[in-house]
Amino acid sequence: MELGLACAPLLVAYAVATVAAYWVALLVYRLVLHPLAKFPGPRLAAATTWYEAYYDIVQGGQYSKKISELHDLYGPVLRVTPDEIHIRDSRFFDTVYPSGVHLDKVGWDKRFGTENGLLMTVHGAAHKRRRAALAPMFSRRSILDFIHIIHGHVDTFAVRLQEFEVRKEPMNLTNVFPALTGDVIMDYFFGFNQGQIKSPDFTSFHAAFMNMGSTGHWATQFHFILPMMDMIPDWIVAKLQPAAKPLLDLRSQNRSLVQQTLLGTDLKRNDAKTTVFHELLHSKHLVPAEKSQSRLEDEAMTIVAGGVETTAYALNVASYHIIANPHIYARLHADLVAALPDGASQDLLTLEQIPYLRACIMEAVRLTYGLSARNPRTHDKDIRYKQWLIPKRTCVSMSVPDVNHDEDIFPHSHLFVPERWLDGAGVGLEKYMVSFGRGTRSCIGVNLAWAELYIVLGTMFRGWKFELFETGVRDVEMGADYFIPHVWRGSGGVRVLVGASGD
Ligand code: HEM
Repeated sequence: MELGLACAPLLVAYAVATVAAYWVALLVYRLVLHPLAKFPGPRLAAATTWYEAYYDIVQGGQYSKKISELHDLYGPVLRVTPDEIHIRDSRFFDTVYPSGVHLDKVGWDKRFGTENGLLMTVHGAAHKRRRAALAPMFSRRSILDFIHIIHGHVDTFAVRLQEFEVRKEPMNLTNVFPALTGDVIMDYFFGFNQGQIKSPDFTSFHAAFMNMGSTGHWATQFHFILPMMDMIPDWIVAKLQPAAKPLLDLRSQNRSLVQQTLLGTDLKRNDAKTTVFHELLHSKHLVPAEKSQSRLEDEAMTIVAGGVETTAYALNVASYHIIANPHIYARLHADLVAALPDGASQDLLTLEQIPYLRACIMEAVRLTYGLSARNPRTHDKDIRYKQWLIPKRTCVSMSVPDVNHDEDIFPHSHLFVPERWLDGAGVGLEKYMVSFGRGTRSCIGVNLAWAELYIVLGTMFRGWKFELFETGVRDVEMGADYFIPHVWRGSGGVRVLVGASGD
């Protein structure tokens, strides 16, 4: 016993020395012997992921901004973490995200606790199967079959616009749009909706998804966090971390809906032809393990998340800029009146023929980015970029905002200029529209997103006139990167007073 106590300091010293030796060896490896050792970038970023953690956790979603500054200093190729190379060169986008090749994507699987959802799937082969199972439901044909349900929700939105017009109270579009897109995607995925657009204060998944972003930065650094949260009862986590409550509620609701369906309860209440969930369950592309409760929970969460915030934010950005610029509103409204003289039907095919509306949507989607995060891919072959040979199996990433603010391609890139997409001006520009991603892992929801954008914006700016209420451009500009863009922390949202358009 006495001998044991006497040995204790020695054992502690031994343990400390072992850990120190490990760290020193790791540092030497990363800085000197690592295959990426010769790539430019701060030595601290090459040495440890704590560099990234400092900007994303301590500074709050600021590593993307820091990376832009580092590119200004070091050039277009940068080692941003010990194992990742980031490239800023719009012309290289299609090389990193090629068509026809099913690449691995490493890193996002640890972020949100949905590692088996399509967006986060690591292995290219598994992604290919999962995508094949979902693809038919996201074709243009399938979206057109579902369009009457989108119209139904937009009609309810129009009733709410009338209500706010009469009440003369500001409407908070930042709350309205996630409620609207939330109802649409719930109807599409599960076959019913929760009437979010009808609820008095537009209760939605918005707070949950906003919270998911910051959890994601923590989970990227500390992989044990999400599995640990899963082991603790939700009510304890909610007590310790009240901000996580909306996310926990959404997760448990999602779990229960998937469980009910697997147990044979038919959740479908709408008159859609089918649901995404039904098609997944019957897909021949998926092996039985991919139809398990937990895999389907991951997929449901991924699709619902993908369907809510991205499109809602694009609607927000479009609305702000159209309202803030009377000449844009005037031209758009005039074109909508000409195309839809009676104002009643917002037929998608007619709306799609209005060039100025399309140009406004392109510009909004450009300023929205889709995802603000670095988007990783792992190639099976070496990639050559200028004088650099990036070894195969390296994690290589690029970022959509870098392309969308490339001043050589989009001059005055922070301004909302629909004209840049019109007539001759737009020729050649579309190949740089990367907000929906590129290649085999690009956005599967693009047809749904476009349909929603056309119908919602067509309805709003054909029938109404708006005035901004205590809202500025900061309320629609990225202040931080939490996987998706977040505006500045103090924003009260895009608030508008609603008036009739008069024709
Ligand atoms: C303006 C609207 C939208 C934008 C800008 C957008 C953007 C993106 C981007 C950039 C990606 C690619 C990620 C990558 O390359 O790894 C993506 C993927 C995805 N998006 Fe969207 N999205 C939008 C709307 C939607 C909608 C409405 C849905 C509805 C389901 C959706 C579901 C998804 C899914 C499931 C993926 C994963 C695809 C895959 O990994 O194969 N998105 N989105």
